[in-house]
Amino acid sequence: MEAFDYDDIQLVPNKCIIKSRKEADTSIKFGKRTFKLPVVPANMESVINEPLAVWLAENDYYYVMHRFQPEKRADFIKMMHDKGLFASISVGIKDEEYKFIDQLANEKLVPEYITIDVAHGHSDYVIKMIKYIKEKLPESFLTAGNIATPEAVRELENAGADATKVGIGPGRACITKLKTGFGTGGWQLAALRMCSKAARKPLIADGGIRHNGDIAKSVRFGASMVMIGSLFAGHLESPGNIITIDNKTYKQYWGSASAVQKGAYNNVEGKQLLVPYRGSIKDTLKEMQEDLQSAISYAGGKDLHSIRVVDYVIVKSSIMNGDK
Ligand SMILES: NC(=O)C1=CN([C@@H]2O[C@H](COP(=O)(O)OP(=O)(O)OC[C@H]3O[C@@H](n4cnc5c(N)ncnc54)[C@H](OP(=O)(O)O)[C@@H]3O)[C@@H](O)[C@H]2O)C=CC1
Ligand SMILES: Nc1nc2c(ncn2[C@@H]2O[C@H](COP(=O)(O)O)[C@@H](O)[C@H]2O)c(=O)[nH]1
Repeated sequence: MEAFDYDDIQLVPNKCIIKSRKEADTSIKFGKRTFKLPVVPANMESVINEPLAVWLAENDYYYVMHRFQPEKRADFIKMMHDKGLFASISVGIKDEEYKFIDQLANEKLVPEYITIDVAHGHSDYVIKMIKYIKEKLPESFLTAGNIATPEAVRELENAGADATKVGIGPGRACITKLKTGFGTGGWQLAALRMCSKAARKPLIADGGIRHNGDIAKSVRFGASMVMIGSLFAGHLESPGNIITIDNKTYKQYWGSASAVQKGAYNNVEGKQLLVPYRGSIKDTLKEMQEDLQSAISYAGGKDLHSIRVVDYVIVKSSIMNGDK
């Protein structure tokens, strides 16, 4: 298996067939809905909160609310539905999560999207939760993760997952590789490629995006959606505190398995860091859309499909560290 990552690949241009990049369509159907971009802010407490979820849903962007205030999730679904917006939540796999799914089913509170969000998604306990959710809330579009292998894609899809999420350890706040020796840190794009050959349902590429061009590369290697943490954590709307050091402004970004998130030093596989302050998320999403429209034009097409079929070259063999 060839190991490569985002910085090792360049996509090869095809003849342009559009007069303006504005003609390029970046929309993606995911579940029953169509979103403006194949991009979703990570379901982390330092990346998304309720006001941002509302804004994203109102503006036709996909979002996944985090699961770190579990008692607020039912009210969150009600609030989104009261506003006529779709609800997209995260769940874990511990015993109390089964009671939560029962509560949603009993109260007929059906979120349009559910994401099973655990570190090691290729697990009997994740498969059990997939089957339980599909039995109790069959109308919810269910994503399960995170995983790293084609075998995991097949097993979670066969259990009933509607999409799977690929990426163990490539995240900016991640220290899984250093702490355990495992993961896709440094070869996330190759792992995505490997998983996409097995997938019969949509894949989300999760972690390791450092530049907007990495979104197009993820699409080329099989992603329907690209989950991004650090590039989205530095905005006005992001939950982290603003910190100023030597006249430079930053925001706090912390991993979901960091001591900061857990409030204790148990099974820590994440860290906290500062990311540059980037202004409003609206401007970043606009730039991502423009860059993806440009990528579609270089691909020689009019929509995301054209990116999926372009040639690529491996330009170097260095394996970058996702956690640098
Ligand atoms: N994408 C990635 O690379 C990673 C992401 N994360 C994020 O951190 C958050 C916390 O994740 P997680 O710790 O799974 O959530 P939970 O604390 O909800 O734990 C998941 C359950 O799986 C059990 N488990 C068994 N093996 C593992 C393992 N290797 N890692 C974690 N749990 C295991 C845990 O038991 P017990 O705790 O007793 O072992 C627990 O019951 C999530 O948001 C997750 O996405 C964390 C690490 C890597
Ligand atoms: N190993 C860990 N991975 C984590 C942790 N918290 C989040 N994550 C994963 O990172 C991505 C975001 O990656 P980025 O490169 O865009 O910053 C996120 O979606 C999770 O899958 C953690 O504590 N440890």
